[in-house]
Amino acid sequence: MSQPANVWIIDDDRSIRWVLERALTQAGMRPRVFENGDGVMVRLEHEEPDAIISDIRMPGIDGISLLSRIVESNPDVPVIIMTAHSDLESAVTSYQTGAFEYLPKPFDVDDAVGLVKRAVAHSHERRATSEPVTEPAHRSAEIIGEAPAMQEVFRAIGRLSHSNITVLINGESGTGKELVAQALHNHSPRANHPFVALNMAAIPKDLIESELFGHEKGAFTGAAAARQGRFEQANGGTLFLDEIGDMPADTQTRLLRVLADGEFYRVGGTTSIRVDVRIIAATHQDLEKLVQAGTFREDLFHRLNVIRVHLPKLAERREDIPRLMQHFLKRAAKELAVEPKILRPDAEEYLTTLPWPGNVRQLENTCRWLTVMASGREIHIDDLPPELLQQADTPATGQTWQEGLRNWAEQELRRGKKGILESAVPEFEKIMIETALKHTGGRRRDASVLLGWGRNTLTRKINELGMDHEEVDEP
Ligand SMILES: Nc1ncnc2c1ncn2[C@@H]1O[C@H](COP(=O)(O)OP(=O)(O)OP(=O)(O)O)[C@@H](O)[C@H]1O
Repeated sequence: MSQPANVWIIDDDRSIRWVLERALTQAGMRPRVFENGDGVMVRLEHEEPDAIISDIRMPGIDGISLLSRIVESNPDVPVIIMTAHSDLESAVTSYQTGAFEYLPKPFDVDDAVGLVKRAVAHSHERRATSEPVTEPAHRSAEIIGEAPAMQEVFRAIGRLSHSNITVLINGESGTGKELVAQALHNHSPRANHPFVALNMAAIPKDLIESELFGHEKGAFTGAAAARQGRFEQANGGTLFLDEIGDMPADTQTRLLRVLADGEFYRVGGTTSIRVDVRIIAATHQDLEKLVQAGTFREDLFHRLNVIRVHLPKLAERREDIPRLMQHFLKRAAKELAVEPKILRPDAEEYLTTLPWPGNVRQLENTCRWLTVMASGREIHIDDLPPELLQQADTPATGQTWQEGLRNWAEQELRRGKKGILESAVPEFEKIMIETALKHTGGRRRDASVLLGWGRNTLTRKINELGMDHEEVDEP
């Protein structure tokens, strides 16, 4: 019979300790709780648990310092790091310091228990291999994301931080694909080498090959001097190929060969050039579909599609909108050397409900616009750019009326309106009546049939709703 697993819980928050202790006991484990990390190191000299789950911010020794000491002294003990302050830095630092997993709070208790079970199961393997590699964390441009889908992205960046593996990033335009590619690079073993980005959609097709592979002097008209391509520039580092779905077919063939052989020729060149480059590719398109349609090489697709990271649309992570806006308002103010604007709660709530088809980039541009255009220090709903205000009234084309209505209701509620049926129902009836009357040339009797009401009901409604309508037909 195997012994119940010993799991240590370290958190200064009593309720978290209590919840976890109870859940782990129910799951057949033997938990021990600590209010802070200080006692843990002493106890570790006498006893080794099967897993540890620790908070990151607590009085005394913090979770990351504790983690790095445990990794030193007891490398076989898997440590799960929990934190209420879920940001990329703590996720990456946790992984880089050697955490088994990273658990952002608030978490689902079942998920936490599942994770602890995995850690316990894993500790045997870890005992056999022992592989603590610690590297300093690198700072990168801040990526904001508390939404669960973004936590997945951070997790991926953390997990991949020791590797040079090819990554394919999927996501609509403006969702932050380049930012994530840069973060993958900054947190990789190649961080001290160049990160070079090239957008396939942004350069003329006939120049793509020379951009990628460089050219020799006189290789084509206009090639006055020899030039290094992006592959050479990225040597030792990372090459980010954005909008890879737009890559022309013959360039795809060439790229595939370079990825297979690690060497290539400049355009017009005869000497082969060897490079060591990590590829991160991105696209807003469905590459599988392009493969089916025959416009993207299947073998290249498989070479790129090793690890996939999906960036959700902004509308799928609305909870991040307020923090993103604060971030961009601050940044825009700095760029323009003015005081940062402050969003009033109603404006913030309104902006949070909008569809944002241009994703984070559109949000960023809006914050720039507001920094320049809003008259006061505080931003009110009336200060918003007109095209954003209209979105509330005119649903985007392609929307059903139910969707339009849903958005409207959502926006009214976010604006703090109460009793919204009181204005919606009469509005609904008015539209139905007006349309039916238009259809019958103003004849009420016929309109009432179209609507499915009695003639008298229609008359009563027209009066109640205060509609301006002349009787056309005979009573
Ligand atoms: N989560 C985020 N936190 C902070 N800034 C972000 C975030 N996501 C995107 N941005 C910012 O939004 C802008 C657009 O991001 P980025 O260029 O990475 O998008 P993209 O998906 O590569 O777009 P495209 O496909 O159109 O090139 C950039 O200024 C970027 O810094």
